[in-house]
Amino acid sequence: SIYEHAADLPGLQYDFVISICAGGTAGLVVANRLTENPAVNVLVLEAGVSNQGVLDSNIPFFVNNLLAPNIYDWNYTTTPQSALNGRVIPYYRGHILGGCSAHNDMFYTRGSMDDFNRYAALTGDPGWSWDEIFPYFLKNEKWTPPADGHDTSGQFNPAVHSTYGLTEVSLPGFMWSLAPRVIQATREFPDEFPFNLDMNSGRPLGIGWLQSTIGHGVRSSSATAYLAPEFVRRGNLHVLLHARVTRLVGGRRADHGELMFGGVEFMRDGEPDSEILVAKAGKEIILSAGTVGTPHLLMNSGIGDKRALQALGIPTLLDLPSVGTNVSDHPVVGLSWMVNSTQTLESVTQNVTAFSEAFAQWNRSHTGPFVDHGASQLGWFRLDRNASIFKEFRDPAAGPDTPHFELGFSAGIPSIAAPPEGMSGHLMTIGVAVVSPVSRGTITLSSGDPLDPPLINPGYMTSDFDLYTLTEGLKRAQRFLTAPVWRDYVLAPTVDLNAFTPDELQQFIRNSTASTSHLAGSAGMSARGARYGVVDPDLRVKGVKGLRIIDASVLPIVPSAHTQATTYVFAERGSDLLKASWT
Ligand SMILES: Cc1cc2nc3c(=O)[nH]c(=O)nc-3n(C[C@H](O)[C@H](O)[C@H](O)COP(=O)(O)OP(=O)(O)OC[C@H]3O[C@@H](n4cnc5c(N)ncnc54)[C@H](O)[C@@H]3O)c2cc1C
Repeated sequence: SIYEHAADLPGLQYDFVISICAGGTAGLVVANRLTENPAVNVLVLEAGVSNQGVLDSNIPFFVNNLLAPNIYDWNYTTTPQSALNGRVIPYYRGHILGGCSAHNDMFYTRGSMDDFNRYAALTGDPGWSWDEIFPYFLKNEKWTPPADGHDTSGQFNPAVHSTYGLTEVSLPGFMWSLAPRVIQATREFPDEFPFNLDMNSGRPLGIGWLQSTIGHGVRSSSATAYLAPEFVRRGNLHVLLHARVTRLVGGRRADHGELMFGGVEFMRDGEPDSEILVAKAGKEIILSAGTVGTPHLLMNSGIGDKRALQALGIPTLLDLPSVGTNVSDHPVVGLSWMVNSTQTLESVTQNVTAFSEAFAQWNRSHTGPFVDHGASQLGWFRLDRNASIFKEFRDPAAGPDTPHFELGFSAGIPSIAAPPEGMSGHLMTIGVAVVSPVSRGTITLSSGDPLDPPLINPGYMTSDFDLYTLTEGLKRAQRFLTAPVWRDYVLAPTVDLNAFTPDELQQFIRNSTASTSHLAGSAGMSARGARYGVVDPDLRVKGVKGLRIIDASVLPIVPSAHTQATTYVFAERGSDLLKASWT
């Protein structure tokens, strides 16, 4: 059941409880899988609001509505980013059941085989390798026909997908004028921009059709999939909304001197004077509060770098200096061009009548322009082998099949964002992202008050490698548009990079870099016995008994992909590890 008020819960003392905070992408996977066993009671404490009936979450085209300061987001910003000329930028995090999966861009990308084989090598656990993880992709995914029912042969490889999982995944369900041209350009420049039938095979390099967590024109999130009505009905699964967990409590030493906690303290979200309650966990506590929320909770509970905690007056229960360190993310810059077509997103976003018609069509049949948000293909590329940057830096990519940067193609200014000032007409956009970054950042506390937001410092572009890679990515995007197919289509860029000196181009990048919101690694997994890291390969917090972390914070390095698919498979395997411990 899903509860809005703590007073309605059957109780806070569970005999056989696995308490999970919180109800995000990973948390709901774990809650679902554990409650397959009716003897296990699970309590999910989620700070955010319900996803039920939230049109901005359900309708793919409305994705950007969720990102303005509002109740569906934690409304965080980064610290001033030193390598972005001191800019403070928004740092989005879902504050809604389903977490980021209920408010992200829905791109479904698994990353490279190398990414997972590197996780296995770093942790000494072959269970995290591509071959061992692959069945979990299939367990998570429910391949679904696109909303327009078009023939998808030649657009994906069915051999690497499954139809029996829970998260719906589909190809674009509405064709804008851009999409066939991107594919045509891969035919015209097959060596530089090869077509890849399926970027989710473990070998992502090249350009292929985008797959998204959308089913029948509607977003598929961990809330819609893993908390579908047949699961909510389970008597052993309790989800409490508006429940802000502030810290782990009841810390004591177990038999072998390990730290143990009895439960978690929580209060009503947004009501700092509300009653503080404690949910007790008989077996294990699982933290799934995400890359920002999880280290925040650990540090507020006295688990973190001793000196930093002391400075804020938080008693240290466990000196674990890696908490909140070594975080990595993908910086992105979007470039737009005016195009000679009326078949772009602007035909809907800039025309009230067309917008109303599209809305009516979606309501009627879940078809039409609102079934996607305009992105059609993604491309994944490596720097040239002889690139000068490799004289200074070792290749940070996980292996030879792993990209350094990504190009994402959108049929306009994505979703309902306004076009650049003074600009009218029709556009296309290529997002250029660094996907094997060298820069690292931190999550730290701003104070000893658990209700204060943490300091989020992704450290964007603090490595010259990332600046170099983004610059090369922008050049590659421009080069792509010299293919013959674009001759009558692309009119002019909204920003002419060719008019810039190298210094001006660098400034342009520093002034326009945004976040992909793919932050990972703030509670990184490392080998048993390693002197760094926060969790062991079984996702147990090192030095603590009965406490695991299952969310994107445990990824030791951000994968070379949008991060939800990786989060889902970590949660699926994490659930199996938990089950194995308790049966
Ligand atoms: C705007 C945006 C766009 C993105 N686009 C994509 C994309 O297109 N494709 C892709 O693959 N990835 C994308 N991502 C990234 C991806 O969604 C995340 O990496 C992934 O979903 C993280 O899952 P998680 O379980 O670690 O955390 P989350 O899904 O964030 O779950 C954490 C949950 O914990 C709750 N919580 C936090 N603190 C507390 C607390 N103290 N008490 C109670 N509850 C708490 C939060 O409300 C949230 O529900 C995007 C992310 C964002 C924000």
